Amino acid sequence: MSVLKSKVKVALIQFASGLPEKTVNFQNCKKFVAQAMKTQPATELVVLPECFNSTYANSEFRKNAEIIEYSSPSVKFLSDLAREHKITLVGGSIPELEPATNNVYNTCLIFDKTGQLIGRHRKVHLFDIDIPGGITFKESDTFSGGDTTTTVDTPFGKLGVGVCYDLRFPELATVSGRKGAFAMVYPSAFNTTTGPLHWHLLARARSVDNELYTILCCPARNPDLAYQAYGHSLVVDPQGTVVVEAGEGEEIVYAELDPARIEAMRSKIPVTVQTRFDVYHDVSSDAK
Ligand SMILES: NC(=O)CCC(=O)C(=O)O
Repeated sequence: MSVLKSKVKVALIQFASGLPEKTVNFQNCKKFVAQAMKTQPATELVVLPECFNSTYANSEFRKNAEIIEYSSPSVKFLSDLAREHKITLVGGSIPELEPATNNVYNTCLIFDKTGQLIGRHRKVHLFDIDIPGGITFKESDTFSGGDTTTTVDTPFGKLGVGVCYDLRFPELATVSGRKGAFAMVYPSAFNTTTGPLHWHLLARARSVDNELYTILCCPARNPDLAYQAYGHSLVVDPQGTVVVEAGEGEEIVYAELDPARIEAMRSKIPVTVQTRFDVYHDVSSDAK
């Protein structure tokens, strides 16, 4: 039996998220998801962008952070959306407040088609970069990093989850791949400096490394926002081929994931069973 139990239709909602008002982001998101379900009614898996409910800026993260409970506005919104359309929903990410520590995380929530929360991934690798003349961002000014990998059981099989910058760290995907994931999904918000450099390369690399699908969903570009999102939401197949890709503006990306494509790659170039963890196990040990 394949790691992907059956063909599954997906929709990536590249909308102009990140506006200051949560309720406006909710309304726009809802409209786009309804459109996706109308255009591709058999859609079973829907993905939203990173920080879909509020503005992607250090000045905004803590203000917008929510405790993860069904009564919180974004959790309720996502749960209701999944239930209404009977979809597995990878709910982008939202700033999460952990009340016990007062820490804020960049967190992806995953819901099943009944609206039940089935997974949570706290972005592990924080986006701290400095490219003079390009982009400087320091997520760690506000966010704390998560400390677990995330592989969620869905009706289609296991789904590995990362958030945006996590894409750059192959180990996260490798762990989910070894656990039997059929895809890695990354709600993202790359930008106009690093997107052209590495977006496709990284997505294709994660697919080829692990012979699974890689799914990236980014906000549409909005010239009015300080952070210029890259757009270009895409799906890469297990061979490393970009099967579908958005432009920069608002757009829904549709794809069908096929178990046969995973099996074909894994039988022709069987790296997933040839990996020599006995030789390079120090990657995950304390060895320096
Ligand atoms: N929000 C992010 O994590 C952005 C990551 C990014 O742009 C990158 O180049 O990596």
